Amino acid sequence: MSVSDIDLIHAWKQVLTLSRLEAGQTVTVLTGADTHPQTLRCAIAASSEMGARVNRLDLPPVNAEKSLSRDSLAYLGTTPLTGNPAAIAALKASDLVLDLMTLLFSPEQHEILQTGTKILLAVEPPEVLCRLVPTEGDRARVQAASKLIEAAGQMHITSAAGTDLRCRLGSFPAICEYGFVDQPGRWDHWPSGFVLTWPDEGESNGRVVLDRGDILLPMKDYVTEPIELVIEKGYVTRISGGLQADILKEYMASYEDPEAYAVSHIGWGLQPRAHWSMLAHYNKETHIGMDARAFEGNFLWSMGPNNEAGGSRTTACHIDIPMRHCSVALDGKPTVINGVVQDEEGLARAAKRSKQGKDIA
Ligand SMILES: O=c1ccc(O)c[nH]1
Repeated sequence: MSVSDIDLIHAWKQVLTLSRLEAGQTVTVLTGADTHPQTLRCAIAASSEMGARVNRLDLPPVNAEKSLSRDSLAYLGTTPLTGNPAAIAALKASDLVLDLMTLLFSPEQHEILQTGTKILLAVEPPEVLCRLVPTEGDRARVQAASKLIEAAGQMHITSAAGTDLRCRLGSFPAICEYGFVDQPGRWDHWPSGFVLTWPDEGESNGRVVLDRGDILLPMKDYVTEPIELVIEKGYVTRISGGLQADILKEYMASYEDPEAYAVSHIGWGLQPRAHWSMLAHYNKETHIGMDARAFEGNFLWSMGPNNEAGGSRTTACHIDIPMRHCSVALDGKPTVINGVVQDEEGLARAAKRSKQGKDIA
């Protein structure tokens, strides 16, 4: 279902205002072969109306012939910026880059951010961008959660299905994703609404049991039968289950990279306007699954790179796994219990749902 240019321009103006765009600043819209034309048209209209000097930098696609997926978050690392000093220079000279192409997890992205340039990724379909337009409330909620992570030495994740994973924390910062870039040098992703960090290298141990309804990305599949992953010293050492486990194993093996099995970011979803059920309604190739990453109360963990947090692992294989019905504790203090975020908003929503009998088990 489409949204009007007016609605998308208003959404862009909300995001750009929250991102503190000022008249006279330089905005460079980074585009590629898969950029959505309406997202591009409305990004330029909104930035121009706010008085920015708007450029567009269109880069040729790379990696497609290497990837088994058309999802722009599946095959990471090299981007059209790799070995492209002219393009990098243009982005470093910009105050704000609107990434409609996907630079995520690229070494060049860090180089550009370090100059103070802000980068906002926005590649979901226009109607998803409008439905999940960020708010200051999203920022406040995610930042509050990040403070809990910053103060903790261990994250312990459990579930009735059998997950029992302990991750030592401390080497890496908490990363807030709330959908706009309000500080120089900040990267964010619209849409989002979750908090994450990386465990200390080699310090994740235990097992994760994916249960019916947990999600595999970039496959965009709901798990239908349990998949068990054993994690030892920061790496997944065994994956067992049914057909979906075989598909996951074969896909990861195709990268021929042992680093693909490293535990990457861990955290939880805080976006009540994102929905677990969304993947059931969309063709896999029309979105990148941000509803799955952001839905309130998920436990989102991943395998693969850690360069996003300042680590040195830039493996091209990136698997994101949002899970339902998990409990997340920081130094023994629960932040999520059985998929319910233990902050004021989360508890109020859970109480309302159960009172209305909406909380169908
Ligand atoms: O916004 C994102 C998207 C993918 C990911 O793995 C982390 N954050």
